[in-house]
Amino acid sequence: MQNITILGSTGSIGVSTLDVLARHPERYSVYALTAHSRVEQLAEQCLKFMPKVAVVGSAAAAQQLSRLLHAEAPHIEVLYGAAALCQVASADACDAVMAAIVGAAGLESTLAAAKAGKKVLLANKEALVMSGQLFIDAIKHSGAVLLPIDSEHNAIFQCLPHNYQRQPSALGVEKILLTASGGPFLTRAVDTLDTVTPAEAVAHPKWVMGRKISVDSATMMNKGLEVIEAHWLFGASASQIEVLIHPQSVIHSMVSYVDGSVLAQLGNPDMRTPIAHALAYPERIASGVGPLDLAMIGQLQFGKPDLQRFPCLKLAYDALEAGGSAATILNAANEVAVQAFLDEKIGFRMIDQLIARTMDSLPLCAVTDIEMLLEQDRLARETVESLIS
Ligand SMILES: NC(=O)C1=CN([C@@H]2O[C@H](COP(=O)(O)OP(=O)(O)OC[C@H]3O[C@@H](n4cnc5c(N)ncnc54)[C@H](OP(=O)(O)O)[C@@H]3O)[C@@H](O)[C@H]2O)C=CC1
Ligand SMILES: CC(=O)[C@@H](O)[C@H](O)COP(=O)(O)O
Ligand SMILES: [Mn+2]
Repeated sequence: MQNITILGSTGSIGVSTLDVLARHPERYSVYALTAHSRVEQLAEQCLKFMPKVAVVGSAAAAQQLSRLLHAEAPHIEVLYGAAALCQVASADACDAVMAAIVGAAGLESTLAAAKAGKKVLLANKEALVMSGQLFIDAIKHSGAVLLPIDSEHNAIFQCLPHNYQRQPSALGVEKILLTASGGPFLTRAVDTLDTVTPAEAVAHPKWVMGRKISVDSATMMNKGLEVIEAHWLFGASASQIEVLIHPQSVIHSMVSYVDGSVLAQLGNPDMRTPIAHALAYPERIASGVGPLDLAMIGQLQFGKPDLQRFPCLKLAYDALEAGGSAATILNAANEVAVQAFLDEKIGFRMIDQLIARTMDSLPLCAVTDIEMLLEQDRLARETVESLIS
């Protein structure tokens, strides 16, 4: 029996994870569930999965949750705040942590799981993008197992040799082909992009996801973050990671080998597949996702990304090449800009412009510890805020 903590259980990944866990009660029990402010949803999850601990964002939310659990589940310990997230991510009683908080808010607890040597199921790509080598070092030092949940990275993981050790050329790996749907604006006239609404931007053609990652897909910053994520997960350089537009989102990514072979992982676009894969790895368990009907799909298309249409993708490649604090700044600037767009304070095209201006205005530095990292994150957020107001 594996005891699982789900950081961000009320989100899109959290809900899909619980769906998979519910199919295998003999294998998994839930140690802790966490949410930020969706207390009623968390209470429902608690009553169904009976975790030992539940964590929310504030004292008021904790009081509300305790009230909701009082009659049927008074034994569930209710905690709140950042320290409590770290506590449930690193507790001795927990074997595996699904890191599914969105954005930099998930860094500390995901890192706590890494430092505590847990099996870390990484959905929260921003945590890895912003902390890079520090995160990889934490995994190495503790002996934690890091398994990618992001559909592309899970696909790449499945296509790499089983004894792969973050060195592409050592085992004949030539290139990673990272597929991208192109999002909702793949073919929309570029000169109309500044008038798109948040509702249009979050309407992803293939995946049902949280609002932040959906906007990232629309700007293709999601793919940019995934290029950086692939760099850290698989030790590949920028030139070894090629983004390929594939609007059907059936091939979740590919690995190209020196002998000309290209291995791909395919499946219906449903996150329960990579979640089930990582949960059970190296075994296989049912995920609830139906079989792929390729005859019905008929055609798979591919193309090169247009960097004029999607400048965020280029900004991310530039940040990866620049190294140091660049990816931390890129990620923080993007988070603030995306939230401003969702709050209707800025237009869609301002997202890439704000990130570019922030990257231009902050000097890069080496990031050698978490305090420096958080300072770079803070500076970038402050800079974007000042550019918006
Ligand atoms: N959705 C998907 O299909 C995929 C997602 N990912 C990545 O997984 C992560 C989660 O994405 P997704 O599930 O879509 O996001 P959602 O917005 O759907 O869910 C986010 C979760 O994080 C919690 N949360 C939000 N802010 C905070 C905070 N400040 N402190 C603590 N918890 C917080 C939310 O709680 P509450 O509900 O209370 O607000 C919620 O449980 C992201 O990093 C995303 O890039 C990667 C690949 C695919
Ligand atoms: C499901 C998943 O992993 C998302 O990151 C997805 O890849 C978004 O699709 P695009 O960014 O390719 O539009
Ligand atoms: Mn992805």
